[in-house]
Amino acid sequence: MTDRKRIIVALDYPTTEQAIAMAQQLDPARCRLKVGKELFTRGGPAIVETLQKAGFEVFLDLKFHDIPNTTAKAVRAAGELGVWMVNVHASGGRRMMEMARNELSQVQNHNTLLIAVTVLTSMERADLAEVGLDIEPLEHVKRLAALTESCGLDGVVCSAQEVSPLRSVISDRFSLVTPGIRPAESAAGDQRRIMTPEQALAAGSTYLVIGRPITQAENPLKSLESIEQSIAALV
Ligand SMILES: O=c1ccn([C@@H]2O[C@H](COP(=O)(O)O)[C@@H](O)[C@H]2O)c(=O)[nH]1
Repeated sequence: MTDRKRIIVALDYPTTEQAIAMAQQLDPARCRLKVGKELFTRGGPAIVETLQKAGFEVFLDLKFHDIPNTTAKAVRAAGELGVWMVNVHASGGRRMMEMARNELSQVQNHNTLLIAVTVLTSMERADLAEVGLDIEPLEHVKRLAALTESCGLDGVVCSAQEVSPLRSVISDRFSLVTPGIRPAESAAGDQRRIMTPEQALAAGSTYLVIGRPITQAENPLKSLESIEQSIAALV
């Protein structure tokens, strides 16, 4: 792993002004930014372009999950926006993921990474059971990650808890993007399958997605710096 920029800050803010104010305190040489559903629904493509103009690589985390044609066209739009990374839900299945990958490959000069969400880090076994999946999260994550790699995508979103066991079913070049990152002193909130930044990197996470432990901290910059220091020896 040669990419030393391992932190992706989740800009989950209700206004574009707040998101931009946060980005202005950050350094594109040290982290990437994630634009999710809340911010994109407020700010649209313009917020992505603003962040890109400021030098940031953007992970557009809209988790597309629809019929193959609709998903593929949405992924194409993200590629044309020039985002660094975009994602779909792996549970949309093979035909959806393959069509999305093919559509993205037709975008001129495209180098957008396409990854798939396995099992949301907010879910535990009981949540899966309620939606009809009588299976441990790890087993479902393994199944969806293997499917995603066989569809030619670049990686998956999973919990850092699954990273180590996953490496036995997927290749080394496959990216494992892990939200649910919580420094020891941070509240888990709605997250269920969590790990500290040090544990996640030691386990082999490719990228750490971190939102509230930074963005909701009293001093966001100090919080980011403390996370950076905690993983410095591991990157
Ligand atoms: O399984 C998933 C997929 C995506 N996310 C997103 O990551 C961030 C995490 O934010 P925190 O504030 O650090 O919990 C958020 O934008 C989610 O939409 C995820 O948490 N889990």
